[in-house]
Amino acid sequence: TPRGVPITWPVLGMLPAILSNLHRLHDYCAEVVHASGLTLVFKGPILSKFDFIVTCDPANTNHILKSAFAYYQKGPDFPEIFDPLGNGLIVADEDSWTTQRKAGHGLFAEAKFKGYVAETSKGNAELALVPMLARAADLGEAVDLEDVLLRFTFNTSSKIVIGVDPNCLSKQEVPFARVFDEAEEVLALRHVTPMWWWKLMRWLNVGPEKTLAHSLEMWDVHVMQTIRERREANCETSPDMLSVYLQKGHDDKFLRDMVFNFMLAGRDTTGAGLAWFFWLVSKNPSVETKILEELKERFGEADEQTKVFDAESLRGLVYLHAALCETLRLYPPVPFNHKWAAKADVLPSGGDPDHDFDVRDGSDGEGVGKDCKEFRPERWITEHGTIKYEPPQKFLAFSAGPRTCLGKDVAFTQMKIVTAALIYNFEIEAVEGHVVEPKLSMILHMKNGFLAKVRKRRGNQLVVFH
Ligand code: HEM
Repeated sequence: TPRGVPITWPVLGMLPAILSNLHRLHDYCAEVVHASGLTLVFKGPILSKFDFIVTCDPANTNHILKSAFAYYQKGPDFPEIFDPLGNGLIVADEDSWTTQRKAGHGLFAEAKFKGYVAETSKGNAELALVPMLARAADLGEAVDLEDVLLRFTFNTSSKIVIGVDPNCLSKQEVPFARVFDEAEEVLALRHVTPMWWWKLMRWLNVGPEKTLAHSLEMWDVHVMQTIRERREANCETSPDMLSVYLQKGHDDKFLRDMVFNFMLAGRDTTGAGLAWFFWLVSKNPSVETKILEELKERFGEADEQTKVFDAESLRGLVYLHAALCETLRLYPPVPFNHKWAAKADVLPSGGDPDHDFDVRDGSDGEGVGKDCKEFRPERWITEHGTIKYEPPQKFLAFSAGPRTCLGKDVAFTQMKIVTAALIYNFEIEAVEGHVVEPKLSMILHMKNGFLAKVRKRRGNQLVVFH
């Protein structure tokens, strides 16, 4: 076995390596995939049907996600593992996927919807996020910035998807909001445990499976009530997704699944990406200075009042865009992309999904080089000062091919509004001694959150918005 590649034990396969590295699974997977020449055949316990290939080789990702798209589907196990998603877009294959994708794509391309997303994101930043952080700054209190940002993206996503802002930033706890954290943890665990085991836990209604079932129930009650109210109100003109889909005559089950899928896809991904951004910037003061300079060049020196910029005025800020891409490269909010081979196939790197193959020599972060672990937004900027295009099969944060992320523009709109507003108005400093590291989840959250001190940049007056 080459150095760094997990040992295949008789009967247990590579499971012992996974279990002993469960607390650092993301880093461990990155290490073993690199040690294996970017592609690893993972052997599960005997008779467990738990064998799979892990790859980050751009030749393979291009093949799986684009050229041979038809052969690589979500597969029959996926809806079972992801049962809280029902028959929604994320779990769908073939005709069901094509129809749902077309509808989602059409709506996301509409100017009215884009305007609603931009307006909602700015409004939420201006009326809830910035005032909340300004208050924390006045009180000199440390905040868990990851939690704050996830509350922000929950509000924004909920307003975009169901037209309701649950106001999570001004409440201690919104019980149904926990469902997404719990779903992501349980779904990640289901990925790394044999199916019979987690199904038994679900059947017995014990452990994390029980917690998830309870939260799902609360969430479904909330969504079904919103659907009922919306049907009665007949909001023809409202631009949120639920109102638009209601006009198309879908039944409650379809609408419930659509809502869960889009909330899950949009809320935590964007929130987690933002949290990693602020943590990375707090560790790299020169990046913070450059973003601030770029903002001041466009908007001038700040006056006494806090400012939130709209999506349109943030267009073309190259350094900010580069810093966001660099964050998503280092800490991709969706760290794993799961595919199932519908037929035997040979991957460009060699081998087929059913049989072992010779792995190539380990190479170093292809195209990125020896400094691949550094946070360096400059790598995204060409010598002409424009954003460098990285093909999606290499920069996989939003996936690639026909199933590429539907909400990439929605995510960038929110991320730019929030990052520009917070960097322009506040200094954000990590609390000393607080350890920030990834958590085992479907979305790359922080295990202990991100404790930070927030200071107003210019001793601005606190502006209270109503
Ligand atoms: C930084 C933020 C985001 C990241 C990193 C991200 C990443 C991804 C990735 C990697 C996929 C492919 C998953 C797969 O094939 O299984 C995906 C799919 C998807 N994303 Fe995003 N996403 C983000 C934000 C959003 C937002 C804000 C929305 C919607 C409002 C959204 C909606 C979707 C949908 C609907 C899909 C499924 C597409 C399909 O299967 O055809 N995403 N996203």
